[in-house]
Amino acid sequence: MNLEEMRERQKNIRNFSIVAHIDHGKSTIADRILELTHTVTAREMQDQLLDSMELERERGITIKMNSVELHYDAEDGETYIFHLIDTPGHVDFQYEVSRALAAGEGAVLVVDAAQGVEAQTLSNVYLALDNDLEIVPLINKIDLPAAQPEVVREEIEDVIGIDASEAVLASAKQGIGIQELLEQIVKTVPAPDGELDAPLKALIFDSAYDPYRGVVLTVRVREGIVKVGDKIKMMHSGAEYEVTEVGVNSPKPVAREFLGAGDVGYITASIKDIKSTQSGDTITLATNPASEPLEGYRQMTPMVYSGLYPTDNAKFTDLREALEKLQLNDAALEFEPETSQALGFGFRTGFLGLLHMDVIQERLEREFDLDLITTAPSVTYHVTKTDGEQVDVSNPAEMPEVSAIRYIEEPYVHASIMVPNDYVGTVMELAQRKRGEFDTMDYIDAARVNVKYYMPLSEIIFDFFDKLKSGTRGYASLDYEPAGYRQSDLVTIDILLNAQKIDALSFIVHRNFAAERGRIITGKLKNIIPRQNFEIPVQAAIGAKIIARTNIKAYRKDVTSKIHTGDPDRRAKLLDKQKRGKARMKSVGTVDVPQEAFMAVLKTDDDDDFKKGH
Ligand SMILES: Nc1nc2c(ncn2[C@@H]2O[C@H](COP(=O)(O)OP(=O)(O)OP(=O)(O)O)[C@@H](O)[C@H]2O)c(=O)[nH]1
Repeated sequence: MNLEEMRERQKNIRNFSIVAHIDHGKSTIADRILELTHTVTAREMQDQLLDSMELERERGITIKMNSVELHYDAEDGETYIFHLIDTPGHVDFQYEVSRALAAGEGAVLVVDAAQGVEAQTLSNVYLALDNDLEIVPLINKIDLPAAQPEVVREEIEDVIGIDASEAVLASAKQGIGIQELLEQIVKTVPAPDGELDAPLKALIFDSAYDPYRGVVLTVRVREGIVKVGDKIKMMHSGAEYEVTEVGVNSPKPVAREFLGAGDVGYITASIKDIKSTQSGDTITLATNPASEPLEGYRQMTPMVYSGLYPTDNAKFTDLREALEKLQLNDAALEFEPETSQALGFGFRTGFLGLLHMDVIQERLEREFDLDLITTAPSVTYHVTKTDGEQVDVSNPAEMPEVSAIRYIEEPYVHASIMVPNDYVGTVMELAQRKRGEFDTMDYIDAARVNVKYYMPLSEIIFDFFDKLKSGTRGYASLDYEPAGYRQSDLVTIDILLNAQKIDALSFIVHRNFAAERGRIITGKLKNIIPRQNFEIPVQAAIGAKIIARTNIKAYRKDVTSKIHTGDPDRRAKLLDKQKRGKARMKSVGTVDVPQEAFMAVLKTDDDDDFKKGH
């Protein structure tokens, strides 16, 4: 293809993302677009096609962004090249959304016709507007009996402030409105600009490690052209490589002759050193380099930290390698080595939230075959000591002695909760119970309000979201952003098993909740930790002061002996359960502590099950 032909081709490129609040139907819309453009045959078609991770399919959520190239024969007789970038909806993965958005010129905003504008609808739109994207609104699920497309159209205009008069009315489920959406994308989303004959500038917006091809870089080419054999240079790290393949996902990788300004695709260059290729770096040509790199990404600061330890200490190096590989694919993941008296060598790992933590832990176990013990998550506290020194503490076991602390500050967030009027009372009561400070309340429409609170981040991440969901029968949506640090009266609670302090079980709470939490946790540990052939005292303490205590009675008989032998099924199940539990057990001194025990602090009510809530 000569330069003129490439310029003509560029005019027909459309790069866009699909954004929405969780479950409003992004992935289903992406599936329908793939079908309509014959990107996949009916035989290959399966639901949530772009959610390639096993974990994503199982949970029905999108974790990673995915990009795919498709070709659309429009009503104007031209064929357009679409690069569709699917993005996650959960607040923990907002970072992925912002990077995906930065790679395109437009965003399809999906709003559920029955649910209306929700908390992440707003935050996603703001991200899109920040990136100067053209927004194509789409009201989905019009097939639902509860659908109110006209009300939602007004809501989009009133709450978000964008023109929704042309909003596509769609049912991704029934395939309605998809063609109209594609036409609107052609007309509304501008073609990418960027000189094809300028020195190469391609932004790495994602990468993944492939054992055969090395690091696969996902890029958005801003200027110039890149092709096989080119000598490329990472402008930030300085590393140089020879390109072995360029191509696009369609949705399987398809090699291409070149990637030019405006294209979204992948580059491989037999890169084995994963540290030299960071997301946000700019790729240029070694022979004809660009003078300035593109603006990279803002470094994300993790919101929560937890300790990750291999159950088998010999797997420490494997865990490090696995974390390094995952980090390639997940720029928000942070880790550094730490040691625990109870658990040995591991890593203090930073996450964007509990779902992120859960996902990373599961990926480490599935994709890298590791058995892990994870300690309860903690936020980062700013501690000012009596000698004036300031330290950041994200591991409760490292909190200085009480006598050495002048004051502790904890991170706060500004939380926005959208909820039907009927539940405002419940929400306010809950927020107050979680130390929230009321800010404002605005009406979204006649039936719903947006309530805003300042709240400690630790309360939000622990169980606020689940309580909010269950208290409002799933109707409330929540979004939050950091709002600085505030001084709080916090204490560290240590847990002692058999009179021995278990550092990995320490946690930090507000003083007012200390006695109650101490009592609940010891009670939970009593149930979680298996009996041994001696009695184990379980104690909670603040410094030297014991605030709660209970005992795990000595173990006498085989647990199964209690079960009627006439029920072999149950007996087998119980033994199986015991076996599985053992795999994730850690001997701490004289006591075997199962994984569950380290998370007991998260669940302050017996009926809570935070994993289900997401
Ligand atoms: N009735 C109806 N259901 C739909 C429609 N579109 C999607 N759904 C359903 O809504 C649920 C959520 O759809 P997804 O496409 O997974 O939503 P998502 O926004 O991609 O969710 P995340 O990827 O987790 O952020 C699924 O159960 C879909 O089957 C529609 O037009 N009508």
